[in-house]
Amino acid sequence: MPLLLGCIADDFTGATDLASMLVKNGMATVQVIGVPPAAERQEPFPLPEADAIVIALKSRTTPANEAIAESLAAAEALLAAGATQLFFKYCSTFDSTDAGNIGPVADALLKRLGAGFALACPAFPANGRSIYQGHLFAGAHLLNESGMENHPLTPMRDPNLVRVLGRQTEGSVGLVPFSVVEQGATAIRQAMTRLAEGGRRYAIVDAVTDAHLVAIGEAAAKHPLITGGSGIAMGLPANFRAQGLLPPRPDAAALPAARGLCAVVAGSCSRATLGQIGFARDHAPVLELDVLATPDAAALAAQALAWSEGKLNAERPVVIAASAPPEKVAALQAKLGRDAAGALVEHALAAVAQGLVARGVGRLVVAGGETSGAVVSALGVRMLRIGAEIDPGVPWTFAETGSAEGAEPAGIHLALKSGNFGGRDFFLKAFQHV
Ligand SMILES: Nc1ncnc2c1ncn2[C@@H]1O[C@H](COP(=O)(O)OP(=O)(O)O)[C@@H](O)[C@H]1O
Ligand SMILES: O=C(O)[C@@H](O)C(=O)COP(=O)(O)O
Repeated sequence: MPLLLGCIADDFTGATDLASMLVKNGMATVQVIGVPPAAERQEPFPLPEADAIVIALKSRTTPANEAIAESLAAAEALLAAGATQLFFKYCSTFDSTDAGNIGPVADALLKRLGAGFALACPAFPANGRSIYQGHLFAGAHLLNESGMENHPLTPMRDPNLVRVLGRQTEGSVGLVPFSVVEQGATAIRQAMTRLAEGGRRYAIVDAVTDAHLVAIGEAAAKHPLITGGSGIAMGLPANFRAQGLLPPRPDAAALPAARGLCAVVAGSCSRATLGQIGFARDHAPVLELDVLATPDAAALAAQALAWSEGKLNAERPVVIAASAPPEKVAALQAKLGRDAAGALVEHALAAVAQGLVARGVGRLVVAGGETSGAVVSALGVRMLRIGAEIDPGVPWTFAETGSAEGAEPAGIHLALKSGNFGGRDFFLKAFQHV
């Protein structure tokens, strides 16, 4: 199975979101955690066989130079494995700051590929993200009025993506507007060519419906680099199919049977996650950690694990959350600083997840991208197989931890939930799907 699409995702939930989109659209896809160490990148190549590989980085909020270095290393691994097109996946809410990392990473990837132009399209209509006249909406709200203006790490206070990306790149940014996108793939392709010839390095491409995303995907069939959310990936498998490179993959989303106790660990402070925690309170044991009262990762983890004793079971999850509304997040950040506050909570939740797995948890939902990065790294997971979707953008995945010969592979089922994704009942519903 030759590798077709090589993907680099700037966080772990974003990576499973993209992998899920590709699996749903017929590509055998594997998520790899972090860049495979250089020494391992010798023959035989350790990347798994797949139509698409998504390398999950935790590079959304790291210093731009680190994000660039990791993304380039991931690109090298994917190109060496034969990828014919690269995809840089960032958040459907364009999570970034003026320092990066979307612009700087995209600039570096374009340079590596010797290319001068890429589209940028985070639209994801199934989750309410649409772009009109370059302005990003989350549901009915402009990005800067959607709750994303209060994000603990990447507050988004400007909805105009032409401006936002423009502040992050040395190149210039144009727009392929709705009126062109409505006309379909040929018009979009021509508009992008005109922008590239006119010296634009990027085009924000408007998209409101899945049909728009499919047309944009078709228009970008020959682009060496695609950048965007998972939505824009929905049109890409058809390009490979049209070239006779992608046979039917009926078992693309098959996972081993799930075992073990159930738990949710939440570090996302998004409106959606806070709503899901509120809903879960009426249906399952929920522990909300008071981080301000105990700003100590080890002590918080010990509290949470002691609380879980006697509550863990195989039918219904326990929910352990550090998530808090904006005023509480602001109070912790005022005390510790933004990055230290985030890191403290991430360490605490990673230790909680390790403790839960040691106590027999085999099905774990993690809410939050940075939080998922911390948890998955602490669990020592290297690779995820992608299963069926629970809600748009959130599949169950399976992390193999080994197996006796001839036996079912041993491992843990993980659902890495983007902070903003999932219905209010997600923390309960997830366990009815595995
Ligand atoms: N009570 C809290 N106070 C301050 N920061 C918090 C709190 N709870 C969680 N965080 C931090 O907020 C960040 C949330 O980011 P993330 O996990 O990516 O969620 P999302 O998917 O919503 O973006 C993490 O760094 C997490 O550690
Ligand atoms: O595109 C999206 O919205 C998600 O795939 C994503 O990137 C999630 O990031 P978090 O909201 O930080 O979980």
